[in-house]
Amino acid sequence: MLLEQINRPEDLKRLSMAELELLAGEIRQFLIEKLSVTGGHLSSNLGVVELTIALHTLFHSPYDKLLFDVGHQAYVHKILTGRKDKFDTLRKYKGLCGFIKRSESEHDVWEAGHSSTSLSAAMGMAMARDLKGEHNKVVAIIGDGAITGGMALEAMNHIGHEKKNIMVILNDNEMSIAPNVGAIHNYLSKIRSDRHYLKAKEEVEHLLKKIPAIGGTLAKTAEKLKDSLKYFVLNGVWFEELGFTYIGPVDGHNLPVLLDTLKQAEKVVGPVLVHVVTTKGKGYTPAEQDSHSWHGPGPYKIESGQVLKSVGPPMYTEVFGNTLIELADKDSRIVAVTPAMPGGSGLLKFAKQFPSRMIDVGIAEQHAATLCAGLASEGLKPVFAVYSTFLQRAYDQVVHDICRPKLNVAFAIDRAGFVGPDGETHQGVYDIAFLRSLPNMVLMMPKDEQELRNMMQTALEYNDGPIAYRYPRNSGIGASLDEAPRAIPIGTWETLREGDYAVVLAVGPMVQVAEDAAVQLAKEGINLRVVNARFIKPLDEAYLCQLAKESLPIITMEEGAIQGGFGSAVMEFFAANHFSGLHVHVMGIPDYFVEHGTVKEQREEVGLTALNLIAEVKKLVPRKRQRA
Ligand SMILES: Cc1ncc(C[n+]2csc(CCOP(=O)(O)OP(=O)(O)O)c2C)c(N)n1
Ligand SMILES: CC(=O)[C@@H](O)[C@H](O)COP(=O)(O)O
Ligand SMILES: [Mg+2]
Repeated sequence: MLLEQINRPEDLKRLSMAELELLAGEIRQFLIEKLSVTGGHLSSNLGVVELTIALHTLFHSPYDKLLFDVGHQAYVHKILTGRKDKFDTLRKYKGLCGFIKRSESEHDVWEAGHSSTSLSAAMGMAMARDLKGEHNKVVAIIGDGAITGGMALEAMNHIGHEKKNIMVILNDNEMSIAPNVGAIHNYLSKIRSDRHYLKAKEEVEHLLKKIPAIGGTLAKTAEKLKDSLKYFVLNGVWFEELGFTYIGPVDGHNLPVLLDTLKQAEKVVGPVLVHVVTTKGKGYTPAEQDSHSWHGPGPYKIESGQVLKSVGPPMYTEVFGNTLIELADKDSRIVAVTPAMPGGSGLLKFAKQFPSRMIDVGIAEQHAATLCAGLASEGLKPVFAVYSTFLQRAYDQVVHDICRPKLNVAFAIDRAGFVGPDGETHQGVYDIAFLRSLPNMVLMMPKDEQELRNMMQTALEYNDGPIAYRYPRNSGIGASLDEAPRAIPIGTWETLREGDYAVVLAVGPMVQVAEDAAVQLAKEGINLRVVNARFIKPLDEAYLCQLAKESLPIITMEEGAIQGGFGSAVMEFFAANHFSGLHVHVMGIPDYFVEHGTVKEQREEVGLTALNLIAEVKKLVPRKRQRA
């Protein structure tokens, strides 16, 4: 096995072309086998095997900087940079990260997880290199999905203007997670499909070379001719006009061609964009045939291509998708907006049923948010379906374009709380803090699936500005979904279990954790009151005033950052209303980034468990006795 001999990129430089090609096959096999056990971003990685080999063969990492956009397609890079033996731990607790991570390897010069950042970072590194008088290469590898993100376009605008020596590898597989969308996608498709352009380009370039270099009018005419011909026959005119030398499209699975092309590109002075065409899922038939479903599968059976699914209640995402159809059926004002996550957000069925009311804007969270504002300003009821972590991108738009003008946009915030194997870049644990500080915002989280449906109805009936419901990545508790959705009065909590020992104000899935703890405590004669704090904003102020009078010890529990979170809101309320002497203990996520693992492991790490709640309640014993 060649792969066994590869422990660092230098090892590649000794291999012949035939051996490099053999190695590509071995790496594919390795990925298919390892990911069948761990799960992970299979399709994207199968698509970049030759490309990554070519990059590491030609460049000198980490001296030369290879920046992988998003980083979900960097498994081959990890294999080639000494981490192949850790693949059994991929995306597992304390194991190999599913994205690039600076602390993991000196070859991971850039960190990501969110898309479209690599070009800005590459520009920063190139500027630093030039300021320091160094000569390393800076190479950003970005997909056709990620390049449509606003940040990437902003960076191209800057790079093309500054004419820095940066190489951009555009890995074009025609796919985002779902099929890619948008005008840039259409433009790339045109370049790809007009293969005859390639031939024409060669012929015209040959012809142009024959025009003698003479002065005067004829020379000017020849230059003009070159320019105008460019528009008709050259690929990538748009990139050229932005200041990049465009090379491509090249077959990203043909190693000799790839290496040749990269060598040419290396010689270009100024920014160069190499357009590489690849097949997502290359080499594994099920993934090639349906790279959307195979973007990030869980464990699977290699032979049958069957992804192993755990049985249990439906995911919150599915409940959301089905309920939205139910609501949209009755209310034609509802439109769904997704920034490139139609599948992940549970909107595929909705898209089929209401194609004209389903808007996929590509990776463009900021645009999506303001688009919703525009739709709402014209009386529609947009539902912005977005993962908590990606909503971070659109903060200014939420503040400036939605909250300030008080527009009726509903936010369906999926993946709220811990997300498991994607880890720290994807945890949905900041939205409580960054949304509850915004005037006009209403923020809810359901304790179970039926309550999610009720919150969706609440949002639909609400006409006083933005309203958000956040829900976890995984399944709910299996609540019955037979009831029609019904609105909940804004700012009201519900007491689920009476108790006079202490009260826990729990948010979302923490309600169930609190219930479990209460059941255990009851066996020891400790009566813990459990309150479903379903509105994070506005708080149930009347209930908090009553609590303050009762003077019970209070524990708040949320799967979100403690700083600025729900517990902080409760304490702010007591402080602002001069309720002093209360015992409030806040349970949430401390001030650090929680890494990948299972949600259970992540909760255990930060103490968001029934056991820990029981321990906290028991610590209250002396306090209670003191009061008595
Ligand atoms: C800001 C942001 N929005 C959405 C995502 C979710 N996401 C991860 S990969 C991906 C598709 C990227 O497509 P592309 O860059 O073409 O890479 P490919 O998977 O095709 O290799 C999306 C939408 C993300 N990581 N970051
Ligand atoms: C890389 C990326 O951002 C997505 O592929 C993400 O991993 C999807 O997460 P879900 O599996 O939760 O949809
Ligand atoms: Mg792609």
